[in-house]
Amino acid sequence: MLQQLKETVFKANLALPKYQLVTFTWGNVSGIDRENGLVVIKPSGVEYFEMKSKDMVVVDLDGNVVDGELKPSSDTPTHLALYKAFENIGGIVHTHSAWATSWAQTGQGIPAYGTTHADYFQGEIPCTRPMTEKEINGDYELETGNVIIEAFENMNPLHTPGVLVNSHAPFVWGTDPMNAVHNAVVIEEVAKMAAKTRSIKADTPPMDQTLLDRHFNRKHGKDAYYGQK
Ligand SMILES: O=C(CO)[C@@H](O)[C@H](O)COP(=O)(O)O
Repeated sequence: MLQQLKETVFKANLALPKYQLVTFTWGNVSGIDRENGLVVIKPSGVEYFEMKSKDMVVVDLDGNVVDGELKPSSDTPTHLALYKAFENIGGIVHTHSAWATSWAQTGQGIPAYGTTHADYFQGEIPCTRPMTEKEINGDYELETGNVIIEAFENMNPLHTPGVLVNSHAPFVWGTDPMNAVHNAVVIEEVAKMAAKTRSIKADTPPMDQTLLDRHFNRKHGKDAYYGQK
């Protein structure tokens, strides 16, 4: 089970440069084994194409390294906070993909302008509030997780599988690591489309809610309405 998860997380990490979501060593992917309370995550600062599946680091839910010789990603506290708060996710991706990061730098969420967005997100992709000086100078990565969790109060995270961290970049998740990577590709694509939509017509309104619901519910079942846990 754990060896299989290490292999899955390794392959999911290699998908980030394949889909041009990362540069250099930016970003990371993790997966969780909820039965044993273990998380497998990319090692910190390691080039993607130099990595081996044996380099994946295993931590417990307190962040203690239980297997692996390398240092876990510096974002591990953020991943762990999200796994504890969002009990229905199985994989998390963090990237600095250019279009989603550009939206995060504006401090704005990405409105749902069209059906591509609506197929995956049941409404706006939120941007977190700016962090306070105390949060920034405190346990920064843990506080990054906390502002994400705050933005998702009363929301089902699998109905909006990603967020823009204000002035930083996207964190995206899914049912497993590869589903999280798929959603990370989608958030980058809808961020690009939304930016281009705005550049063509700045005051484009968000899409019709009935059309959004039809597309979202087509893939997520009838109970999937914005704001419903
Ligand atoms: O967001 C950041 C830095 O701003 C980090 O996510 C790095 O992009 C990757 O750090 P490691 O996973 O290599 O520690």
